[in-house]
Amino acid sequence: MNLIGVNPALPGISGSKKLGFFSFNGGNQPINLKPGGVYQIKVAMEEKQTLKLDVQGKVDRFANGHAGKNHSHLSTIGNSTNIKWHVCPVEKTDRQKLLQQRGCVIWITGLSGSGKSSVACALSQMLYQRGKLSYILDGDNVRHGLNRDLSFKAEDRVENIRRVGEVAKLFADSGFICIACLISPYKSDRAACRAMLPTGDFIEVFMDVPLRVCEGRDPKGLYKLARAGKIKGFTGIDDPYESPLDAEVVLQCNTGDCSTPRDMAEKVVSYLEEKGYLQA
Ligand SMILES: Nc1ncnc2c1ncn2[C@@H]1O[C@H](COP(=O)(O)OS(=O)(=O)O)[C@@H](OP(=O)(O)O)[C@H]1O
Ligand SMILES: Nc1ncnc2c1ncn2[C@@H]1O[C@H](COP(=O)(O)OP(=O)(O)O)[C@@H](O)[C@H]1O
Repeated sequence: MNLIGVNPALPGISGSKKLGFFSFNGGNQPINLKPGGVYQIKVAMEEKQTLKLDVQGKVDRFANGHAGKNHSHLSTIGNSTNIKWHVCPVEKTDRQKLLQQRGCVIWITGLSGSGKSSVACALSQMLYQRGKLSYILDGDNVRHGLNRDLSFKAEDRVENIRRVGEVAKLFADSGFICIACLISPYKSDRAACRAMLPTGDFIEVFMDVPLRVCEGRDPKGLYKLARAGKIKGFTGIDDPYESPLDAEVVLQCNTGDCSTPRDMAEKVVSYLEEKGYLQA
């Protein structure tokens, strides 16, 4: 059983924003946890090193978004106090049956100009042709609305990814195949989005395209402006990009002569097919 615990008010824990969120997997061991109960939970967090914690906290909700039948307790999530998860009888599995597909998140990461949007569009088209519903959350587009208050400084990029991760999670829960394409330069943010979803439902696609190729394309002239010092903090120039080491799909292009976005999207479709996401 996969569980997600979210309790920023964990007693005795402070000093790291990462500790506000944890997830764990019971593997094949049955865990008889009741929603609303108070448990002693051992959490092992693996980032660069393994951090072992003994946490006394409440189980707030299950990873599938259900608080279970006994949902009389009130929770504190972030700054929201006295809130309670409301459960409806129509569940993700029902919606998936209706759509004949499984909800998931395809997370496309890579430098500006690496082809994220092109692959996202090609993928969405190919899925549409097969009668599968998808929706694209493109970083550039989301910054026109939901995230218009965010800049490109580090903490705003973190918030950008967190919000899109949360929205993508909702789309996946609705049964959609959500395609998120953002630079998402930090590994820890992508890992946090992965942890929001049930195991397997976050599919990371790495546009493994070197800076020189992206800069050679420069369709918006942004690299030129960044090189000229007219844009500060541009990813790949004077701002970091942390490549994934464990992406589910790697789409490589080392030269100017790449395979087409459609061919690249085909690899993602094959992955979805193989893992059973294109059927209920
Ligand atoms: N400083 C800086 N660094 C990187 N990119 C910049 C910057 N300023 C503007 N842009 C444009 O914003 C697009 C990236 O937005 P994202 O939301 O995907 O970025 S991030 O994930 O928050 O890093 C990106 O679009 P793509 O080229 O589609 O990646 C750029 O057009
Ligand atoms: N596989 C590809 N081969 C050649 N050019 C590509 C490929 N994918 C995208 N491009 C071109 O590269 C530029 C950037 O593509 P885009 O999808 O907007 O990237 P991103 O969303 O990562 O910024 C565009 O001009 C696009 O036509």
